[in-house]
Amino acid sequence: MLQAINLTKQYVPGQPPSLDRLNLNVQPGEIFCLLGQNGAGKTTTINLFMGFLKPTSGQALINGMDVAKHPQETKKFLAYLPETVMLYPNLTGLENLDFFAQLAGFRHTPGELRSLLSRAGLQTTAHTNRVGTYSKGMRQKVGIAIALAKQANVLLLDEPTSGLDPKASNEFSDMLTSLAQFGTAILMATHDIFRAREVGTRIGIMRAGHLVESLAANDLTANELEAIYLQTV
Ligand SMILES: Nc1ncnc2c1ncn2[C@@H]1O[C@H](COP(=O)(O)OP(=O)(O)OP(=O)(O)O)[C@@H](O)[C@H]1O
Repeated sequence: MLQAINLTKQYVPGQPPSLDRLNLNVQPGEIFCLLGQNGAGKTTTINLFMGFLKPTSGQALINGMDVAKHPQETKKFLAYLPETVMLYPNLTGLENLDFFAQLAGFRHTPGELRSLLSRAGLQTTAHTNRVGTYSKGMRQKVGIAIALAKQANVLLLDEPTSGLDPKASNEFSDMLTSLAQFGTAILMATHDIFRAREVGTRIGIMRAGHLVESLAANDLTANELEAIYLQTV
């Protein structure tokens, strides 16, 4: 589904690469959480999968297709959730969802759009309120609904729970788990060790552009993961 093969990015010639020969594989139903200090290379990895950056060498593959060679086709399989989902504040949640789904080539009836928002966990009473009045957690839910509307089977997330309160963050994690259960492959960059342990099937720890650990989340307690993280970074 989502694969990196010796994926490398050197932004400045002569400087060490910001991502150095990354190899990873995320299968349908897996949630791979990338941990690492600021500057470790997490966002660079996501941007390479998004096709926002060209690799210096190696490949980012989505459903077996090289992102650098097929940037348009690979985007069709993808949904991306950044830390702050960009929506139109003057449009309602429903209107935003309709707009972004149509942009991706999908037309849904108002009933379908409502049901997508509800599946993403947005309360019915908020569907027709302007997004400018939404909390951050509610905007993230519209972002998830957009991913559902696009029927994306790969989801890339860059620190999606930063700034969410514990309840919103917990709801968000439940949503990711349920998406994975329906076969989505999920790659999430995060600083939240506890959530990564809760929601992830695998945890990768990055340091200075290298994936230095790749662990099965089930085998670890949160305390053990924190200890490994602190020893590693
Ligand atoms: N456009 C760029 N030009 C030059 N260097 C860059 C560029 N973007 C990122 N870098 C460098 O690449 C390295 C990795 O950055 P990246 O944003 O991928 O890290 P990160 O793990 O996502 O960090 P954070 O947790 O702060 O988001 C850093 O040293 C950063 O300064």
